[in-house]
Order: sequence, then structure tokens, then C-alpha cells
Amino acid sequence: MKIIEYPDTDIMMMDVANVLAEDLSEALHTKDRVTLAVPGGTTPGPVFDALSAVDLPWERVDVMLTDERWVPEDHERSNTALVKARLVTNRAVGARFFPFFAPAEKPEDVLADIEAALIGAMPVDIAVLGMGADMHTASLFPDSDGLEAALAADAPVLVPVRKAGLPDVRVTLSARVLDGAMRKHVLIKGDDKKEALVQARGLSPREAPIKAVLDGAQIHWSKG
Ligand SMILES: O=C1O[C@H](COP(=O)(O)O)[C@@H](O)[C@H](O)[C@H]1O
Repeated sequence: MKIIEYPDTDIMMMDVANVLAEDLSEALHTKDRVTLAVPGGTTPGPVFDALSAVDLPWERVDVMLTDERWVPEDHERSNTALVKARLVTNRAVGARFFPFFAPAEKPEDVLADIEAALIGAMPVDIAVLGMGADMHTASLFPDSDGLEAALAADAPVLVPVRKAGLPDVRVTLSARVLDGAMRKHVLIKGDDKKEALVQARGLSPREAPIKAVLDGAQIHWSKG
């Protein structure tokens, strides 16, 4: 794991967009299609804005989230809404987007179909990950129902996750899928997240789920 500390958040967002553009361009030289997995939440929007302005053969890029909340696309907490509005737009409008939500009461009712649609887009080549101060990444939350299944060596691609106190059920790429990406970038802001990350290094993935994806990852941090 390598930590890159940026003097300023705007600079970090631009630099990470450039690094991702280089990763994509390199991968597109050797593969017909390349899969990029990206986080939702409050942090990555500016990276998406900059990356979507880059001239790449986006029609050969498959985009998916690292995780989704079980809410429809027009909901304020939908990660899909964020990615569609800020990444799969502009020059990147031709990228193929794979949603993790379908209208059903619970993920288990439709997860097999959602997963089947992902087969052609596996494995993930480039993963961008966020992290909460509780050391969760994607929707791999400590003390959640689903974490054990999502950390298993033979985990499915997608796992439903529930945690008391969270407003929504989640669907997350499993740890083995995220960790298996050729390039992994963790994007975090703030002293609390840096401290959590340092602490996570000494803990198990069950205690600190981010630990499951840290091997070989580049960490991008700014004070925020
Ligand atoms: O719930 C989520 O949280 C993490 C971190 O989000 P942030 O708002 O603290 O940046 C995010 O990476 C994940 O995709 C999202 O669903």
C-alpha cells in the first residue's frame, strides 16, 4: 500500500482523474474492453467530472459501482444517479453502465439476474474505492449482516448487506472481486479517515473491511 498525500483536495481530484485516465488508456491497449468500478458517496464527484472530460474510447469501457444502496435511481441516496450525472456523461457518455439496482422489494429477489448481466464485464480491471471513518469500503461494513459472506474467498460477485442504523439495504461487490482488480485506488479526505486507515493496517478485514483491499493499493489522501 502506498499513500500519496496531496497539499490540496482540488489537486488530488485532478491528479486522480489523470491517473485513472492513464490506467484506462494503458488497459485499453491490451484489452478489447476494460472494467472500471467506482465508489458512490460524497467524495468522488470531482474526479468523475474531470475523468468524463477525457478523450478515451469510452465505448470500450464498462463502468459499475463498487456498491449501491437499494433505492431507485431518482432517489437522493442513489449512487447510480451520481455516476450517471457526473461520470457516464460528457465524453464518457458512450461507456456501458451496469446498475446494481432493479425494482424489487429486496436485492435477493433479483440479484441473480443483476449478477448474470455482469459476467461479461468481469474481472474488474481498475477499482476506485472510498472509505468511511468506520473503516468500511464499498458496502463492506464492520458488524454488518453480509460482511462474512462478502469477505469469503469464494464469495459471489455481489452480496446484499444490511446493518442496523443504515437507512438502506446495500448491494456490494465482494472483497475478492474488488481486491482482484489490476489497479486499486483508495480516495479519502480528512484526518479522521487517515487515522482510520493507519489503524486498519493492524486489524483484520472483519474488524476493518478496508484491510481486505489494501494490498497493492494506492491511497490518495488530502486533508480536505
Ligand atoms: O456509503 C458509502 O460510503 C463510502 C464512503 O463515502 P463518503 O461519502 O465518505 O465518501 C463510499 O465509498 C461507498 O461507495 C458508499 O456507498
